[in-house]
Amino acid sequence: MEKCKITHLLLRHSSKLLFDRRLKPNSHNWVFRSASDYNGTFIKKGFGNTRTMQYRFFGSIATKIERNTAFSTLNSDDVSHFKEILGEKNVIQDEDVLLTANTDWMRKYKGFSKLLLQPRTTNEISQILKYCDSRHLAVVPQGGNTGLVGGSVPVFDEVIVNMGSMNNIITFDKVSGILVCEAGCILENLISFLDNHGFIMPLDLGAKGSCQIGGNVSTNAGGLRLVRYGSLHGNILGLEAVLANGNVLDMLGSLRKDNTGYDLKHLFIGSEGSLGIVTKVSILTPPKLSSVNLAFLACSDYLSCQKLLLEAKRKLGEILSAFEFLDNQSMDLVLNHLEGVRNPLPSSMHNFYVLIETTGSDESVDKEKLEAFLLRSMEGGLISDGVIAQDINQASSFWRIREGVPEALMKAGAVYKYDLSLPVEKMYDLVEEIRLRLGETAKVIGYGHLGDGNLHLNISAPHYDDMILAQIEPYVYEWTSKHCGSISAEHGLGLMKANKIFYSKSPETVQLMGSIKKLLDPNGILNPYKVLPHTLSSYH
Ligand SMILES: O=C(O)CC[C@@H](O)C(=O)O
Ligand SMILES: [Zn+2]
Repeated sequence: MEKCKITHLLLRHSSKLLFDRRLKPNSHNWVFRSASDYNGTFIKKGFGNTRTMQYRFFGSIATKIERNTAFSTLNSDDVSHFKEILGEKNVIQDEDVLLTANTDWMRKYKGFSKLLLQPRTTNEISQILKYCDSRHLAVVPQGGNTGLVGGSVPVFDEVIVNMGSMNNIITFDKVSGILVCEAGCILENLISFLDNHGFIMPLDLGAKGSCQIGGNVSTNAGGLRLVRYGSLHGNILGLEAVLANGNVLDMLGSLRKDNTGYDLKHLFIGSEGSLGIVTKVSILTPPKLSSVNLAFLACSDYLSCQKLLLEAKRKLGEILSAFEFLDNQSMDLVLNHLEGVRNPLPSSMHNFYVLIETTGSDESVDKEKLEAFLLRSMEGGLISDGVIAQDINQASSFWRIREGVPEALMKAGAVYKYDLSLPVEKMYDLVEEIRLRLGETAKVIGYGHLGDGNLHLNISAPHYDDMILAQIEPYVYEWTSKHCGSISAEHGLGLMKANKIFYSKSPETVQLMGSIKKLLDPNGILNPYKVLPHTLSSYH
C-alpha cells in the first residue's frame, strides 16, 4: 500500500483539455506515403494513369480491385447539375481540398475523386443521390475522415459527399436528455454543448475533435465509455437517412420503447454508409455526474489485469465508466514519440498499465469505494503501483497516454492495425504469438478496451513490408475466428477487411447482407468496394 499514491479525486469534465490525436498530426516525422508504398508498386507501374484497378495487399496475396465498369465517369454536365442543386461554392474541385479528402488519416488509402460536394440539408442530399443513382455515379459519404479501415475515402473516382456543413443541433430535451442533431456535428462540439446543460455524450473517442456523429453512427464507433453506456445500437433512439434513390427515411423518433415491427434504424448503425447516408440522429445522453475519478495503475502480468477487471466489475459496479489497458511496449512507444508525455509510474517492472475511471454521484462514497478497491487490489497483488489523478490536468495527462498510442504508432513508421473482439482471457496470447512470429523484425503492441474485450493489436515497423504482412495475415484472422472473436470490434470493415468478412460471419449471413444491399442500393453506388466482399458490394 505504501507505493499506491491514493491521493484525491478529480473532475474530468473539460474535454477541451483532452488530447485529440486527429487535431495534432505530427508535423516533423510525418512521412507521406504514396498509395504504392502500401498497395504495391503495381499502381505506379501498371495502372497509374488508367486508374481502373488498384492492387492492395489484403493478406499475403495481392487482391485486385477493379473499378466497377457499370459506374459512369463524372462529366461537366454533372458538375453543372450539382452546382444548380448546391450553389457554386459547395461544389469543390480544388486540388488541395481533393487531395486531403481522397486520403485517409493514416495515409494508407488514397482515391482519385475529382469532386467533393458539401450539402447543407437533407433535401440537397436527396437530390444529389437521386441524380447519382440515375447517372450511376458512385458516392462516398465522408464525415471527419478519421476512420482506420479505408472506409471514408474513395477507392477510385467516387464523388465525395462531405457532411461537415450539416452541423446543427436541432433540439435538446433537458428532462429526457435526448439530443437531436445533424450528422455533421463534431463529437467534441456535442460534448461541450451537453456539458453546458449538465449532460454527457454516451461515447468518447480519441478522435473527438474531428470525427462527426454521423460517422460515429455509421461505423457504430465504440470508444472509451462503452463499458458503461453500451454501444450506439442502444443509445441511438432514431435517425434519418437518405437512400441511394434519394428517398428520405424518417426514423428520427425519440422513444425509448417502440416495438412496431422491424427496427430499421439498426441497419444504418454500423453499415458504414453502404446502405444510405445518415443525415440526422436522435441520441439518448446520460446526465453528467458530479464525481469522476481516474486511476492509473501498473500490473506485473496480464493475468492480474484480467483479475482486476473482474474485481472492478464486482466492486465498482455501477460507478465503473472506463477500463482501458496498454502493455509496456505501447507505453515505450508513447514515451518515445510523443512530446511532453511521461510515465506516472516509471519502473522496468511494470508490464501492463490499466486506466480505471469511475463516474458517480456521491463524491465521498465514490472516493471511498475506489480507494478501498485499490487498497484491496494492491494487497492482493493485482496492482504493483498506482496513482489517482489529483486534478483535471493530471487526468488529461493520463488519458493522453492511452489516447496517444495511435498517434505514436503513426510517428514510429508503418503500422499494421487489427481491431479484434476476443475472450479477455485469450486476448493477450495473440499479441505474444505474433511477437514470436515476427521476432526482431517489428514491434508488436497490445492495448485497448479491456472492459469490452476489445484488443487493438498493432504492429509497428520502419516500412511496409510484404514479408511482415505475410507473417501476420491470414494468421491473425484465422486465430480470431478460431477463438470465436470478431475481426472488427469497433473500426468497421471498410476497404481493408471487406473481403475478410467470412472470418466473422457465416456465408448465409453475408448473402443476406448482400440481398439487403441490393434492395436498398440496386446500382451499388453507395460506398462501393467497402464492407461486403467485392463481388457483393459492387455488382457489375
Ligand atoms: O489505432 C488503433 O488501433 C485504435 C484506435 C482507437 O480505437 C483507440 O481505441 O485508441
Ligand atoms: Zn478503440
